[in-house]
Parts: sequence; C-alpha cells; structure tokens
Amino acid sequence: MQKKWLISWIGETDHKAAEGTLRDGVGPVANALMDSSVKYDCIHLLTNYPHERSVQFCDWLEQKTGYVAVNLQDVHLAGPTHYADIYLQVSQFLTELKLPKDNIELTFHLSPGTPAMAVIWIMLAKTRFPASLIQSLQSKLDDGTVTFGIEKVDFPFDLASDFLPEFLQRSDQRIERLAAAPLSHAPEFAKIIHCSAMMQEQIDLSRRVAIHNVPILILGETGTGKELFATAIHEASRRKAQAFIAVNCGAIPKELVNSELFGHKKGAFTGADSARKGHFREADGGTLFLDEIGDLPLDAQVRLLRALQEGQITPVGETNPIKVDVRIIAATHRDLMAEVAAGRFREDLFHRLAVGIIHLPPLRDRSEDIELLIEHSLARINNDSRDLPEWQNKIISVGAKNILLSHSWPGNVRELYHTLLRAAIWSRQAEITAADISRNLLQMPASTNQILDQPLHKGFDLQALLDQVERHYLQRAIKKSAGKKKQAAEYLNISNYQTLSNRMEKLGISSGEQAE
Ligand SMILES: Nc1ncnc2c1ncn2[C@@H]1O[C@H](COP(=O)(O)OP(=O)(O)OP(=O)(O)O)[C@@H](O)[C@H]1O
Repeated sequence: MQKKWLISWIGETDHKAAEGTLRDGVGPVANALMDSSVKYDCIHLLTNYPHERSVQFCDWLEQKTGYVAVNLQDVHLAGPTHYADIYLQVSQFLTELKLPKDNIELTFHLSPGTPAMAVIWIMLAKTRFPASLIQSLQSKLDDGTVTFGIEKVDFPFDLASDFLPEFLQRSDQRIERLAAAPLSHAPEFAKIIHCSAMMQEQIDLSRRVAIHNVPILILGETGTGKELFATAIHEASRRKAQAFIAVNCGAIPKELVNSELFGHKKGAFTGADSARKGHFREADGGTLFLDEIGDLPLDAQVRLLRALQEGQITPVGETNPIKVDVRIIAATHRDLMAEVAAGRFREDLFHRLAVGIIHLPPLRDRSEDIELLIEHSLARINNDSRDLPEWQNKIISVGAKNILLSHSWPGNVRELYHTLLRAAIWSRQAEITAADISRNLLQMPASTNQILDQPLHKGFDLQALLDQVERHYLQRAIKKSAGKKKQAAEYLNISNYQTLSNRMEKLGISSGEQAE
C-alpha cells in the first residue's frame, strides 16, 4: 500500500494566516491539508523563517486541519531566491529522507514560498524525486467573496533530459531566464537529422542517460551516427566543458593498445623515448569515446574493466595507480553478445559498459529518414559549393530520389551523403537525374545482407525478390552446365529438366542466358 507524503515550504502567507493577519483564506499549506479529496500520511514542512514563528504555525495548522505530527525542518538559505542553494538544500533533505521510495507517493506544493522555490520543486519532481505537483487556486465570486482550492499541476515534459545539464551549469540569472522560457528540445541533439519514431526513441533515451554519470554502449552499423550520438551525449552532460576524446580501438596496433589508452613511463619498453599521457588521462574530467570497442584485445579489456571499476589506471611501466575521472562511451558495429559468446569479449566488461544501451537502426529500416537526409545533404552540398565558379544549385529528380529510397545503404548515412556529393559533382545540369545516381551509387558485391536487408516499405515486393534469387541461381546453373538443362536441373536438385524449363520460361530466362 502506497503512503502519501506532502512536502512544502511554509511561506509568508501561511505564517500570516496563523497569526490572524491574512485578509482572506487560510494560506496555501492549510488549504492543501483541508482538501477533502486527499488524505496525506505524512507532512514535511521546510522553513527559512525564524524557528519559533514556524513552530507556532505548525501548532495552528494541526488545530486547524486535524493533521498531527507535522514535521518541521529548518533550512538556512543564502537567500530565498538563491536557486543553487535551494536546489542543494532541498535535494539533500529529500536524500536524507531516503527518497525516492517505491512505497511512497510524493507530492510537492508549489504555492508556498518564492517562485525560485517553485522552480526547484518542478525540477526535482521531473528528475531525481518523481512527485506530483499541486498549487493553490483562488477565485472571486460575483458577490465579492474569495474561494480557495487546490489543483494538480500536470505537464508532459521530461526536464531530466531537456534542462537539467543547463540548470546545473549556468548562473542563477540564466536559470531564471530558462525557467521563464518555453521548454525546448536539448540543442545538442539537433544535429541528428531524423523523423522516424525509431530514431526519436534512441534520441530520447540518449538525452535521458546523458546527465547520469554512467557508461554508455552505442550499437549500430557503420555510418549510422554512433560518433554523432557520442558527441551529443557528451555535450548534454555535465562534462561538456571538459575534453571529449575519440579513439578508434580498431586502428591501434595490438601491441600499442595499453600504452595508447593508459599511457607509459619513459623507457617502459623499447622505443618509449618519452613518457606518454594516454587517452584516459587526456580525457580526465571529460568523456572518452571508445569506438570499435569489439576490436580491443583481451588484455586491454582487463585493464579497461579495472579502470571502470576502480576509477584508476596504471600506465605501462609504472607501479602506482593514478586516479582518473572519465566517462566511457563505447561503440561497435559488431554483435557484441555474439563476441561474448565466442569468448572474444569479456562478459564482465560487457555488463559494465552496457549500463545505457543505444541501438542505432540502419538507414534501410527508416526510409522516412532517407528522404529528410537527402534534403539536408543536398542543402549542405549546395551551401558548401556556392562560391565555386559555375556551380548550379542542385535539385533532385523524382526518379533519382526513388533509386535512393530503394537502395539498401550498407554504409548508411555516410554512404548516402557521399553518393549525393558524387552525383552533384558529376551531374552536368542543375537537376540530379536517376542516371546520375545510378552512375554514382557504389554497388557492393551482392551479399547475403543485401538480399536479407532490403528496405521494407509500402509496396515492397517479396515475390520479386525471391524471383531475383531464383533467376540468379538458374542462370548460374545454366552457365555451369554449358546450357545443358538436365545437368542444370541436377545442380539445383530440381526433379526433371521440364520443371526447370517451366521455371526458366516463367522468369524470362533463355537457355543461352547466363548469370554474370
Ligand atoms: N542522423 C544523422 N543526421 C545527420 N548526420 C548524420 C546522421 N547520422 C550520421 N550522420 C553523419 O554521417 C557520418 C557518419 O556518422 P558517424 O561517424 O557518427 O557514424 P558511426 O556510426 O560512428 O560510423 P563508424 O562506425 O564507421 O565509425 C558523419 O558525417 C555524421 O555526421
């Protein structure tokens, strides 16, 4: 059974009500407790007024509302509008109460106290201490009497990911402006062009996890934007003023991995003519992006695990560990679970890294993004090239767009941009045609994935794809058997050559036709 707790500041209006100097009503705190629709199990009141004055208020409140044992907490603030101090003191108070707790339903009262106090309640309710919010209502009737009530305050924004990093970093003045401004999306993620729900979900997850100081694992094929996400997460974190160091683990020679990551002492090994700091210490205080983490040799994985667990590293050739404060964002295009199963990636390291997992879907699974990315890429190409002599502003034909929409994009966004760039450079006229795109689309050798990973869209023709596979093997069998249908049927385990002839006819293959 959930218990209901009300937590509120005591404001000047509340004190005046108790002292009998308030013209109308009983003040917002008493108002909330007299609301017959809810019964609180526990009430915590914070005060930055003289202790005695608030004690008298609590006595009056208990008599007035029938609630007994109201808990009073003195809070000595640097000032009633000092946002940072209010934030620190209130969150410390809530933490000492061991909140949040599963069996306690919290309500914060926004009305008592200063607007700064209300802003901090909203921030805390939408982030570390999930809570309902209430405020006092006051209305004047036609006969001049004033009535009071309580209403729930509801708004569907996620402050944790939208604003907290900003709140924690900017000055009070900036916070005041932010509090007054309409809520917007975290700007760091604006560079990620998308309109698919799949990507939106991953962006929301990233924004949420960015502010927490936990490792993140980003999974996705090459060119899906793993580094773009890592940068945005760093920018949206409290570490944004510190270094962001990106390291491609796959590009470091195996024997140098430890020294590159953890540094080395001068003379630690042959060729170590001078000491090296290593990427961990370069990223101290900031974020280390370990791209292609799946390529990390096993002994470096052990050292990385230790660095994550203990927050310290030992440079090669040194004996004493050094403390480092680094947030790891790792990425890989590999199936890391399969690597764990095959014994090539340590399971303990996997679990340590995979606190927040972001899955970036391949471009072929989000055709709505392809269209948007075409527009943005073309705008970028036109903008970058506008000062070139004889450059014509490029537009794209419908036919060209259709080819781009049905390509399987093994290289994802990077490949799409470079295909458009090549087509824009080589097309003679302003309009990029279907022929321009076909010429500039790099056709990878047919692979299983190209057959299995065709983009799914309305009008997708499964039968046509199956026919294509069948046609390909029939042609190869005809070629291998030098046109002898009986032998070709045997290669394909088709019972007789008449069946083969029927299939060939259906698929429009002549006996002389062979696969490339
Ligand atoms: N959604 C997107 N919006 C805009 N640009 C994107 C998007 N996704 C990727 N890009 C761009 O595509 C290129 C490749 O992205 P990025 O380097 O982040 O991919 P990656 O997954 O880290 O690739 P790799 O695995 O090959 O390192 C970059 O120029 C990046 O800015």
